[in-house]
Amino acid sequence: MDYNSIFEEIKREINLDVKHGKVADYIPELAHVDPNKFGISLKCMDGQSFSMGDADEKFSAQSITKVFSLALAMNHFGQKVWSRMDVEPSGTSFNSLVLLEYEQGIPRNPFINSGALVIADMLVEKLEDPKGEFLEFVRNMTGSRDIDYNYKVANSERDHGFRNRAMANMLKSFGNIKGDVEDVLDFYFHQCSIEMSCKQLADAFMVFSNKGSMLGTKEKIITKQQSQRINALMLTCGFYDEAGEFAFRVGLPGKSGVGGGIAAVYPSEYSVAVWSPRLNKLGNSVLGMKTLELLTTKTGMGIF
Ligand SMILES: NC(=O)CC[C@H](N)C(=O)O
Repeated sequence: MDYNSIFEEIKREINLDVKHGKVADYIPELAHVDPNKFGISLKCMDGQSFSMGDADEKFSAQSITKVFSLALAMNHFGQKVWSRMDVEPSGTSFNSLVLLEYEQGIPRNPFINSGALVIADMLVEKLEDPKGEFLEFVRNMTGSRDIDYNYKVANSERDHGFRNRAMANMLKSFGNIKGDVEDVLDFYFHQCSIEMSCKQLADAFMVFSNKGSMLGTKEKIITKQQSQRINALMLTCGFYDEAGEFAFRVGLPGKSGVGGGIAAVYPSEYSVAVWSPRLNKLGNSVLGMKTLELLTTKTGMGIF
């Protein structure tokens, strides 16, 4: 497949001047990004990579990192993860508090903030050096050491993370956070602040396309079954209350973040990441979704 010419066609069609959507500013440090950035990178099972635009520029991965923290937790806890959260779409925004009280502190899934906070609690309790080990895990599955936390973003989120703090305290009140609330939040804010490029995200997500193993070294990061389950969760819960829309228009398991990135996989075919910082009202990248919709439409290949 000639992805380079498909990318060129997509670029012509989406009209990069489109100004729909708005850069996330509820975390003040994220508001500094140039809204016109646009990049895409796709990696195939034969190791070939195709990129366009700002594909090598790092940006705030934000909620895309929830896939990595879930993978690490599944590694350490296996099935036990599911005794503390569910695997159902939430139909509410990523930071909604409403369901959490109704459902007695059991988050709907690991890809909304409440679920990711419970995962963070598990990792903080289990790991000797949670932030260090998490960063190593992400670097390892990407095959690159050039990945770091952005401390300014983490601090900005800590200083303005009123809703996440409320959520963590509610989880604690229901007994679904075991550790210290501030330690859990500190891990979570750092996790979200990791910066990666589209190229690096496509490299990392290849693990979910390749049944849990790295392409080149064949190192097993998670089991095949865990990888299948993570893909199922990305398809049903990866875009909060827009998961249906993404499955309908794009038809791939994927995960978005408020930094404007989306990473997605076509199991056993490719992994892809796109970045455009302007978000729709539900917190997903407007052009990112459009680009992936055009990609699956133009290639005519779909998992369904
Ligand atoms: N959807 C997202 O990317 C949200 C992540 C962000 N760090 C938050 O907790 O609000």
